[in-house]
Amino acid sequence: METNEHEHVIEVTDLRRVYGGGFEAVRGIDFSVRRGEIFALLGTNGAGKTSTVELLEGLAAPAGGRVRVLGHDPYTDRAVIRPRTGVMLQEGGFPSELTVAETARMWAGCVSGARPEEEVLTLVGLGTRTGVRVKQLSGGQRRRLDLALALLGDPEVLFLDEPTTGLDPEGRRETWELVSALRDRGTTVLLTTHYLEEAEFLADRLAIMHEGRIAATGTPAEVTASEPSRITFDLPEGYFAGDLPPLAELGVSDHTVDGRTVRLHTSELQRAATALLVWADRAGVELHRLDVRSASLEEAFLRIAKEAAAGTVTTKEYAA
Ligand SMILES: Nc1ncnc2c1ncn2[C@@H]1O[C@H](COP(=O)(O)OP(=O)(O)OP(=O)(O)O)[C@@H](O)[C@H]1O
Repeated sequence: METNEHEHVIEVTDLRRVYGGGFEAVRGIDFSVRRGEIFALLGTNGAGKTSTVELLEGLAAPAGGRVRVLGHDPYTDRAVIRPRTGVMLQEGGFPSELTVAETARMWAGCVSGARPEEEVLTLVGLGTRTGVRVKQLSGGQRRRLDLALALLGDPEVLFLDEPTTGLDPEGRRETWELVSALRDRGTTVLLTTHYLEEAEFLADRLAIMHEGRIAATGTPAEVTASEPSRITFDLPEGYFAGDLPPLAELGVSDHTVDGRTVRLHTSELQRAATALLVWADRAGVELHRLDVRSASLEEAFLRIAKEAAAGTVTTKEYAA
């Protein structure tokens, strides 16, 4: 296996997909994924994530533009690409009467140079469930079986389409740990997800899609950097927002007051928080339920989706 970590394992240039009837689901997108990276495609419903991933998997030919996976066209060179990639689909759809072990064995028969089934089933935490019929598995265990099958060929590139949909928080967290461990072993992962905390936890870089276009791309930190941070607290009885030091001097760009609760927005979190705490200390004021936090990916996503829906978004790209 080549080990150049700067190598672009996936390259997408001006990619377009048009469905029968002329609907343009992917409208000229560009991104690249380096070896050993986890790249997340996020987006509103119908943004074009699955349509894009299917092009990367070689399941359809693009209407325009170019896609390369491991240096090959995944549609025309599918025979070359297929053994080097793993695909976890949104719905596995296995015969439900087969056991976990039988399903893995059947699947392994279709994969050249498959790893031992027990090894991948243990890796995904199904090592003790091999004799159980698929229909008796929980939703989370089925998703893990989907993942195990995608890993049978020991792929260099793994495509995960909404890998944790339907999982409870614990199952989701376990899948995150597993995908992180795969990345640590050098696997390149492209995933789509609706869970922003999933992208925040896993993704080295991400792209936010809306109506077939990429509205923002970069590392999670870069995409959230333009969002203001937040300080929230309750003032004690007898104190009012007007008693606070002048907010502009604290580096606060915007604020709201709801009863006793004050919410400050700032792009200078450390300065604003320090000034606020110094004021509170000197004035002997206890700030109840104090919460100081940087912007989350969710806030960035919601703003980008809102701007995109209003037609005011321009693609934001951050340095690779
Ligand atoms: N086979 C098809 N024929 C026509 N239009 C389609 C087809 N498949 C998807 N679309 C449309 O293309 C657009 C993008 O769909 P896609 O499934 O790629 O979005 P998505 O971002 O994966 O959405 P979701 O998050 O809801 O899964 C949607 O408007 C969808 O209705």
